[in-house]
Amino acid sequence: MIRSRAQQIARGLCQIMGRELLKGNNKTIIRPPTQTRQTPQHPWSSSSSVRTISMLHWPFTQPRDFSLPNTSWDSDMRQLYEHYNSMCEVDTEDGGKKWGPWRRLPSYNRSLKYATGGVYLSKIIHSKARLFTRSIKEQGAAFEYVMFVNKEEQKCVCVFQAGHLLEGPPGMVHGGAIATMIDTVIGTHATYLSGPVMTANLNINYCSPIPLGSTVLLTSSLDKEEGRKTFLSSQVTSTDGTKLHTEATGLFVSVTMGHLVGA
Ligand SMILES: CCCCCCCC/C=C\CCCCCCCC(=O)SCCNC(=O)CCNC(=O)[C@H](O)C(C)(C)COP(=O)(O)OP(=O)(O)OC[C@H]1O[C@@H](n2cnc3c(N)ncnc32)[C@H](O)[C@@H]1OP(=O)(O)O
Repeated sequence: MIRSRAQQIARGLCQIMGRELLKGNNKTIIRPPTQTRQTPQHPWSSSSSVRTISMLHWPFTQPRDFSLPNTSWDSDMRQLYEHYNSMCEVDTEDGGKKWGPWRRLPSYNRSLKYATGGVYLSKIIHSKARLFTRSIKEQGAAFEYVMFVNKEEQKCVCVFQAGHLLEGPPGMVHGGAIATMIDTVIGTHATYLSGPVMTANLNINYCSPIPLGSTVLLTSSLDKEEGRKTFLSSQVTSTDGTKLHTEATGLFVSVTMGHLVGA
């Protein structure tokens, strides 16, 4: 079966976001994963109905999932990771396991390339292209983060540790780096909710500086959906939630895969 580039990319995107592609009436429909399962299967596990990325036709390397703990993570980052990760899978009365309310979203430095097998995108996107937030190899130097999504509450959280390369004012995080993380978190959340989107508008209020090297919590929540438009808002707070660093709102507009890849 011959698929268009846009279809191949759509398939990859859905694998990344843990969704299934259904076909009907010549349209590609994106369906969220089934919520309840007898035994927990991670949406990206090889035993789930969605093939794992590592099972795709990428013969040379396993893509690194950047959202897993590494030695650069401080205790705040680890504790919050454990807190949300423990709510991804919960015990049942009969001693088994089932899905909890949260899902951890894996994160790769070149998601679409891996998801499509590394063949097709290399012709349309420069071979050295990397996801901005995952482009620095040194662990802990720049953007260390992990995202969790809660489908029921239409919420997303991100635990973010800002490394030394993200300095703006002395000892504080650069406002552009904060904007990048907000765009990434609410953009990923909007993609999870609405399929392929692009940022149309982002409004940010910087309320108090973020100390360089510290860990903060980003939250994203859905405000409303109007046709192609998804409105979300975000807050950046200290890990205990007592200090507000940044607040933002964003508008994301649904686009076709063709728009996204310039086809
Ligand atoms: C995002 C991809 C996700 C991939 C996920 C992979 C898996 C996860 C892996 C890794 C996650 C990383 C996640 C990163 C996320 C980062 C996202 C970005 O930074 S995106 C780059 C910056 N954004 C641009 O470059 C857009 C440039 N602008 C455009 O392309 C167009 O203007 C676009 C698509 C936004 C809209 O253009 P039209 O022609 O399709 O649609 P029209 O008719 O103009 O607008 C539709 C509706 O939206 C309103 N609208 C458009 N722009 C607006 C604005 N700025 N303010 C208010 N309303 C606006 C309009 O008034 C209209 O509303 P009415 O339907 O009439 O009610």
